[in-house]
Amino acid sequence: MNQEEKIKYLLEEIYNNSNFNFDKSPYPEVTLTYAQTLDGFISGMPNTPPLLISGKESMLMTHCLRNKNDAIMIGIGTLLNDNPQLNVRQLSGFNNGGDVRNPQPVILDTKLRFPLNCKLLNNYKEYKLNVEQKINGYEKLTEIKPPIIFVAEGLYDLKKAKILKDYGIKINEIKCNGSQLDISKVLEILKSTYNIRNVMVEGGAQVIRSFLMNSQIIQHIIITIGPLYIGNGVKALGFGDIEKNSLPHLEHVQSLTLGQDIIVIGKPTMS
Ligand SMILES: NC(=O)C1=CN([C@@H]2O[C@H](COP(=O)(O)OP(=O)(O)OC[C@H]3O[C@@H](n4cnc5c(N)ncnc54)[C@H](O)[C@@H]3O)[C@@H](O)[C@H]2O)C=CC1
Ligand SMILES: Nc1nc(O)c(N)c(N[C@@H]2O[C@H](COP(=O)(O)O)[C@@H](O)[C@H]2O)n1
Repeated sequence: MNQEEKIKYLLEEIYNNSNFNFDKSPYPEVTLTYAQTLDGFISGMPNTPPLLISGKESMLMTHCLRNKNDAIMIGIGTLLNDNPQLNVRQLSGFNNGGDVRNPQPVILDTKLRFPLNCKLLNNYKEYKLNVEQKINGYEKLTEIKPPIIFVAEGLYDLKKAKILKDYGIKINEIKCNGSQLDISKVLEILKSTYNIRNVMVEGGAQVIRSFLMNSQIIQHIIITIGPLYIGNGVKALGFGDIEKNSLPHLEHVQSLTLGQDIIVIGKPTMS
């Protein structure tokens, strides 16, 4: 087996041994996953270039996870800072008709700050154009799905929403008290409206924090620890204290090394 096949096999085992019951749950199966440094940071200081923490082997694992999940969720902070693609371009079948798929991007974007020139939208437009105009080789392209965005009722620009909807982006309004959307509601809509069976949550810090503080909705936590210190930056759980009792610990823990990185896998529990 090559490295990609080995990682796919490992993930298969994790998901097959999960006792998650999709039919009984109001939510999709949730995997929280991110990469951190030895000193617990997921990136440099805000508004600095994206920080590569994962080595090539663990990045391949991230792309295998993306391939395994119907959807990938990030907060708008990550989109604005990193301008990510959230695709599976490191997998061998990508854009050559192989048996891989890109996940459905899902963005938590309270005030609809989604930039009209971001890679997620540009890649989708380019894919759609290729398919509609049957441009040479279009049959082999791995499908790109338009992002699903969650916004807060009354807090976003309706004209911008219209522009995005015209591109095929789905915008979902949720009632919201502060700046944070209710993630239970978001997950419920992903399951009931979009038939999303499983979702990986990639971050950033505020989103990781929200999920960990509601850890009963998470089935799997997969953390990559890269062998570097950076001294200062954005902590995995963001800024500000959190009451220890509101955070889970892990059970059924496994760890392994991929290249130079350590991967920690477990199921969160509050008991
Ligand atoms: N190393 C890694 O694996 C990853 C690192 N990152 C890093 O994380 C940083 C961005 O993190 P943050 O600034 O914390 O932004 P974020 O990506 O967590 O987005 C936060 C924003 O999402 C919106 N939001 C709506 N509902 C929310 C909810 N229920 N919970 C949390 N946010 C909600 C709010 O507008 C909030 O300001 C970037 O520097 C990026 O590079 C991001 C993903 C993975
Ligand atoms: N697994 C992982 N390792 C790192 O070192 C990272 N910095 C990240 N970041 C996440 O990946 C997104 C970038 O995705 P694309 O390469 O553009 O597809 C970034 O926005 C973070 O969500 N992940």
